Amino acid sequence: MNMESTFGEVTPRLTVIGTGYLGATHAICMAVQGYEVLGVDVDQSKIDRLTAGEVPFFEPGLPELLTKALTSGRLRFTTSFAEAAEFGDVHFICVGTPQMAGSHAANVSYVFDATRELARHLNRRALVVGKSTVPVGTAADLAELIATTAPAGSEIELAWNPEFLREGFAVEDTMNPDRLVFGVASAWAEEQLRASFAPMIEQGSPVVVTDRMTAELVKVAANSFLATKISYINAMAEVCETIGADVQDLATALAYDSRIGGKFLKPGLGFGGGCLPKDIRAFAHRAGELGVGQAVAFLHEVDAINQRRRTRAVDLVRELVGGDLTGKRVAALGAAFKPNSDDIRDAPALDVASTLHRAGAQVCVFDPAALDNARRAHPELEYGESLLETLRGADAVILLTEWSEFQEIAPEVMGSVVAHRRIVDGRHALDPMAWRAAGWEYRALGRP
Ligand SMILES: NC(=O)c1ccc[n+]([C@@H]2O[C@H](COP(=O)([O-])OP(=O)(O)OC[C@H]3O[C@@H](n4cnc5c(N)ncnc54)[C@H](O)[C@@H]3O)[C@@H](O)[C@H]2O)c1
Ligand SMILES: O=c1ccn([C@@H]2O[C@H](COP(=O)(O)OP(=O)(O)O[C@H]3O[C@H](CO)[C@@H](O)[C@H](O)[C@H]3O)[C@@H](O)[C@H]2O)c(=O)[nH]1
Repeated sequence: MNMESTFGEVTPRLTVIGTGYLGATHAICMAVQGYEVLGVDVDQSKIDRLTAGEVPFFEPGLPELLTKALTSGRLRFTTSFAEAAEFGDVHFICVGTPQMAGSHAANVSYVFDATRELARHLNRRALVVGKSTVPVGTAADLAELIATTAPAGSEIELAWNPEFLREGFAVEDTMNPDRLVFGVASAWAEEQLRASFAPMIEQGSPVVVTDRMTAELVKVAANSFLATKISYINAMAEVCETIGADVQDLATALAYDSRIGGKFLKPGLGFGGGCLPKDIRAFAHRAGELGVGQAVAFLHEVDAINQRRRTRAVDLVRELVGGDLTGKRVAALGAAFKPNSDDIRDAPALDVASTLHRAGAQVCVFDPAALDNARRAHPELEYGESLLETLRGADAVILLTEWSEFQEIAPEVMGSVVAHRRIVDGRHALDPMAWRAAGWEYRALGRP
């Protein structure tokens, strides 16, 4: 690679601090793009697994790229911040910012810990780049922390570069991002970021250069928009349920309007995962602290609509089995928050499964990738080793995550193992005509 930078016309060496979903993906993809990368985490077991060539989570395409990056010699992992400071010219902070226990605020302590620990060792010019999703104003506090902690003082700059990758498409989104947002306080910082993303820029990813606070805000604004679009169609589903209309046909008709579009307009159980739910809550919370809570008060309703879908799904199963869930055997298809992921953070699927369990049902869960994670988080539930085993003897089936395996099974095949042909399609993933024709009682959210 031939990139110009003020590091003496050499390509910047990158560190990626926090090697979870985001950080591991970023580190691996950047090494595959040709950069020298050092991944850093406080979790020794994660570092050991990555060093051994094992991606600690399910992400299509990533294991092959990890092997490729390790073989190239351009990717290494460590738990040492001193080594990271010595090695890197540009340091990406990718640690978690989960929802704070008992509050809607984001817990930014990991971001401050990681930045402080890195800064203590920074004794030459470098750029620290925040990638984690944070409340607006965090970067300003981190810049202050760096200025007072780093031996190199004002030689160290901070930039903000939010990340928009989707789990399940993490490689594609990282290699070929829809846009790059560079929140910078100087032309030098912009130059370093351009040098750090040269392959993506060369292949046409647009770059938005702005200040750090706007960059922080872009991220939570994007996730809030996506969450709002999903809750909008799910609010229409509620209306449809009351009047007997069909939200699927409604969504199809809306989607033909190119100003509206069909993406993120899929009705069903709603959004979960480690991002949308906590990000809209943290944004609303932060806006309140900043005195503009009213401007995003609608996000509370977006959240409430989303939660009500889970309750409605449970009610549909209850109705299907005749009003009382006690002792009823329910096959729950899916645990991950979406297909092609083993992530169960705030997964609607597991929320519904455990509510059914608390209501007295005997729930058996199956998921092609998330079973281990689900077992750890919900030991009270039963788990099937295969789809057919999970379905055997079920009084009702509920499809909670739209894995292709669940969409491809024929109604007759499923019908041959269950006790009763009753199904709730929580993700609008099945063809109601085909299932009804095979003698199934079929119910979906927002459909008559
Ligand atoms: N997962 C996604 O798809 C995605 C996409 C865009 C943005 N984000 C944002 O990126 C951030 C990370 O999310 P994630 O899903 O990768 O989280 P994660 O929990 O999978 O990973 C976080 C990692 O940070 C490590 N860590 C914690 N404290 C540390 C410290 N002091 N020093 C070094 N490492 C430390 C943890 O051990 C863990 O490996 C969050 O702010 C999230 O909102 C995530
Ligand atoms: O029409 C839709 C689209 C999605 N979902 C649900 O919404 C959730 C989130 O899906 P998705 O956005 O694809 O997953 P994430 O990997 O969480 O990605 C979101 O969160 C990331 C972390 O901030 C961002 O980087 C991404 O841009 C943003 O899409 C899942 O539970 C989906 O089932 C719907 O219910 N209907």
